[in-house]
Amino acid sequence: MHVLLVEDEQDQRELVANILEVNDIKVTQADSVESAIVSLKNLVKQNTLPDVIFSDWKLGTLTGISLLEYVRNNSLNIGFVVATAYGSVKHAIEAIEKGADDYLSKPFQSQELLLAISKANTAKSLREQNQSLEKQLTEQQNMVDLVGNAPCMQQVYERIKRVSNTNATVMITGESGTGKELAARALHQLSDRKNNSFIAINCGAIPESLAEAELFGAEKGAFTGAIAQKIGKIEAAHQGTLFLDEIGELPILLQAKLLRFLQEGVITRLGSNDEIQVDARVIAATHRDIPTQISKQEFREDLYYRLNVVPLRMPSLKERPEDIPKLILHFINKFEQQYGGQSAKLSAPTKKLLLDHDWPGNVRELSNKLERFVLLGDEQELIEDLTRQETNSTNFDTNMPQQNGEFNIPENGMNWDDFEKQVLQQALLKTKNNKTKAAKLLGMGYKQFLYRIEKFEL
Ligand SMILES: Nc1ncnc2c1ncn2[C@@H]1O[C@H](COP(=O)(O)OP(=O)(O)OP(=O)(O)O)[C@@H](O)[C@H]1O
Repeated sequence: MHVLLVEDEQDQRELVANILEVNDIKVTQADSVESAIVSLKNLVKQNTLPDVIFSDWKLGTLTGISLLEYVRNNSLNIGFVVATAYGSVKHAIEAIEKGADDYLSKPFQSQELLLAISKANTAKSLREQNQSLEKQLTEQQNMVDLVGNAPCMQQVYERIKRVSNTNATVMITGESGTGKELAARALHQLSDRKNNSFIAINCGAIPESLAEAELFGAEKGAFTGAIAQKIGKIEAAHQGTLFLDEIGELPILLQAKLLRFLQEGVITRLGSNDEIQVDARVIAATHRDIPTQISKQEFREDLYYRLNVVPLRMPSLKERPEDIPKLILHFINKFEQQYGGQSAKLSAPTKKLLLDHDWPGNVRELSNKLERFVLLGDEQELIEDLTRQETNSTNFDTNMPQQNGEFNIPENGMNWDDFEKQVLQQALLKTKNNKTKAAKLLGMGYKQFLYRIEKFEL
C-alpha cells in the first residue's frame, strides 16, 4: 500500500511515517496542501497514485478539506482520512460530508491509525469495483436492444464486445429475424464510431440496375434519370459503419467493386473517374449459405474471405427457448408503451403455447405476434394463430415431398429456392392473392413476405 501523508508539523509527520513504514506501507510525505497537490500531479504522471491520503485538518492557512476537494473534483480514486483535533466533531462531520472515507481524532494510537488507513483503502477498492461494474452495465445498456441471456447469446455479446472497437469486417449469419441488424447496431454503438453514421442497405431490396448508384453514388447525368449528383451509401458511411444486409443478394458485378473498396478503401462514383477515399467499417449479414453460393459461382470467394474476417452467428430462437419468457416481457412492455399503457396479460396456457412454438420467423415473428396481441388485446386470436400455424406446418396438402404428415428431404436433395418459391405461391393461391393473409398464413411479417415475393418476382 502507498500513503500520501500530509502534515505540517515535522515531528508529528515523521512519527506517523515511521508507524506506517514499520507496517510495510510506502509513504510519500508533504508538509502543505500545495506540496501535496504537486506530489499528486507527479504521481498521476507516473501512474503511481497513492492508495490513501492521510491528512491533518489544519495545514497552515488551509485545511485538509481543500486537499480533499482537489482529489474528489479531479475524480482521483484515493482513500482519504482526515486527522482532526480532539473533540472537533464539527470538522469530522464536514470531512465525511465532503467525501472523506474516515476521520481520526488526535491523539490516536498506532492501531487506530492503521485501522483507519485500511478502511479507507477498502473504500477505494470498492469504488474501483463499482466503476468497473458501471462501465460493464453501460456496455450492456448499449446492447440493451438485444434481449436474452442464454449461453449462446452470452457468446454473441462476448464477441460483439471483443471486436466492436476494431475495424475488422464482421460477417453476421443467422436465420431471418434472429437480430442480425440489431447485432450490427450494437457493434457500431460500442465502437469509437458511434457518434458517426450507421448506414444500412439491404442488398436484396434494390433493383440490380440501381444498385451501383445506391452503393457507390453517381454523378449528375451518369445514367438516364440521374438528375442530380447522388452520394452512395458507402460514402455516406464515411467515419461510421456500413451495414450490408443480405450480402448474398449483391449482383456479382458489384461484388468486384465492393472488394476493391474493401481492399483499397477507395470508391469511384458512377460516371466519374475520380477516386474517393472512404473510411467506413463494414459489417455484412446474410441468412443464406454463402459457401453454397460460391460453389454455384453466385458469390465471389475472395469477397467472402475479405468479409468473413470475424464471423458472428446469431442463434435461432429455437436454440434458446429459455429466452422466450424474457422476450415476451420485453415486447409486451415495449408495445404497451408504444400504444399507450393498457396492460396486456397472457394466461399460463398461452405462455406455454408460445414456449412450445417452433418460431420459424424467430424473434421477429414473436415480436409481430405480441404486437398484434397488445394492439387487439385478443388472447383467443393469438391462440388460434399459433395452433393454426402448427397444424399448417404438419399438414401440407401439396405436391411437396412429404411422408406421414412430416416433411422429408428427398434422397437426391432439393432446391431450397424452388421450395421457398412454391410455398409462397401456394400461400398466395390459398388466400386469393391477399398478401396480408398470405403473410399471416406463413407466420411472417407483412414486410418480410413482400420482400420474399419480390425476390422471386411473384
Ligand atoms: N435478441 C433480440 N432482442 C430483442 N429484439 C430482437 C432480438 N432479435 C431480434 N429482435 C427484433 O426482431 C426484429 C428482427 O430483427 P433484425 O431485423 O435485427 O433481424 P435480422 O436477423 O436482421 O432479420 P433479416 O435477416 O430478416 O433481415 C426486430 O424488430 C428486432 O428488434
